[in-house]
Amino acid sequence: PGDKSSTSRLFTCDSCIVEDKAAQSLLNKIIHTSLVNTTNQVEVLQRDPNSPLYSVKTFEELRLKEELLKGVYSMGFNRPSKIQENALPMMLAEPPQNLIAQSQSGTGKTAAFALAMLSHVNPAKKWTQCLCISPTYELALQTGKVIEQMGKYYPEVKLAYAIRGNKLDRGMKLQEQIVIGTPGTVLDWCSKLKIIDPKKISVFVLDEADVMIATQGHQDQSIRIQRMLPKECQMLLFSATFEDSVWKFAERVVPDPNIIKLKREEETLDTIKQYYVLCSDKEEKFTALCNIYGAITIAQAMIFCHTRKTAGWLAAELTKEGHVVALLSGEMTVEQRAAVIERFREGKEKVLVTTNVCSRGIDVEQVSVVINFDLPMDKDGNADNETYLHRIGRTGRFGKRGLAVNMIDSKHSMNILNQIEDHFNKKINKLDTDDLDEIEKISN
Ligand SMILES: Nc1ncnc2c1ncn2[C@@H]1O[C@H](COP(=O)(O)OP(=O)(O)OP(=O)(O)O)[C@@H](O)[C@H]1O
Repeated sequence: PGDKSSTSRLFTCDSCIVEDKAAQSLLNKIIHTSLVNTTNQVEVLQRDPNSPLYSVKTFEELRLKEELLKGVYSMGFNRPSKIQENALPMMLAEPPQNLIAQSQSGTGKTAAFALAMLSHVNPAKKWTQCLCISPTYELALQTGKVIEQMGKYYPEVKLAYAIRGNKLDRGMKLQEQIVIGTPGTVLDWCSKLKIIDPKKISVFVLDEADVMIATQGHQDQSIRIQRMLPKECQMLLFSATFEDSVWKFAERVVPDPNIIKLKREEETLDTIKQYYVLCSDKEEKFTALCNIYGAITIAQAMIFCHTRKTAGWLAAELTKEGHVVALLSGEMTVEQRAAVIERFREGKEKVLVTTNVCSRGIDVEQVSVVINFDLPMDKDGNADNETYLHRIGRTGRFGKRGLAVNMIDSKHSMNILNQIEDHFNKKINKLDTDDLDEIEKISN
């Protein structure tokens, strides 16, 4: 029953859409087919500050089993990612060290602990030695896939999934050395059904800790599992974000940890030209948008709308005008959304119309223009500055100059715009979209 919330769809409540954190996380996993770029430095906090700080630049230095090194290279990995440089030596050290690691999605965490689990397993022993818990069924499957790929040349090591629907009889002993699953089922297998002997676990991984604690009941189940493990069991915890609540949870689950953090790339408005356009309704906003498209060349644009209805309408209008439009909408499954984002990334569509909930947490870096067809606001109707920065901040990354246009159609939206100006202490200039010459100027 604890897995009910683990569906990858979205829930609709009145006019708002409550996004499942797990769905976002899954979406990020699916669309990150390669490492995310980062120029930030890894922060390392060692439990024992006197022991030397190892970091590796190659996989060879880790003295992995031949079978695993082959597996790593077969996945196209040439060298460890930033976080792996530090995390892998700690995870593979003798005696084993505990680790709490935080870095955004796509930086190589899953690959790191998959490798650690595979390295620690003794294939001659036919019982479960490594246990990994994930917040949802889908996330567990996704992680399992990575372990399977990496262990491709190491077929003696077997993997089992402790997820709903996978029914096993009480008292039977699991022979698979690695088990990955959701907290409820894993807890059942360890306690009620006694399929796994928790005392024989030597590596425990808790993945997506931030998503985990957002789900009712998962936190307690995770702690109950952890309490059954032997003291010398290696404990590893991973999270994409690190709020206080995650931190408190991590400290309960991982005793004496080493800590590794990799900050997100800063988002900035410094390299972005920001404008606003005055309109009276959504039809006028659409006309203004067409005028902008008529005056300047736009490689790729993202257009944000407040509701699903507006997004659908706008996508249809743009299509009528001959644009090739991609639409991200709330009723789509994670897989459908991943496919839309992938197509947009490949440049198959030049315009992406989306509501905010659908696009949160997604990095599409090649966008040159962002249009706020509706301004971002919180549930009280105030400016949502963080979302504004996240929408716009992506256009000016990696040395490119971005362009952002805000559509204003009421006193309220003007008010939000003013709040945003105040918050970032940057003036947003007015643009007259009836004046083609003026629009042309902004693209220079
Ligand atoms: N050392 C590496 N070299 C090249 N690619 C890598 C390396 N490590 C991981 N990758 C690839 O980068 C992508 C992201 O890695 P991974 O899934 O491990 O990151 P993550 O931090 O766990 O993110 P998420 O939580 O979203 O899964 C994957 O496609 C993975 O195959």
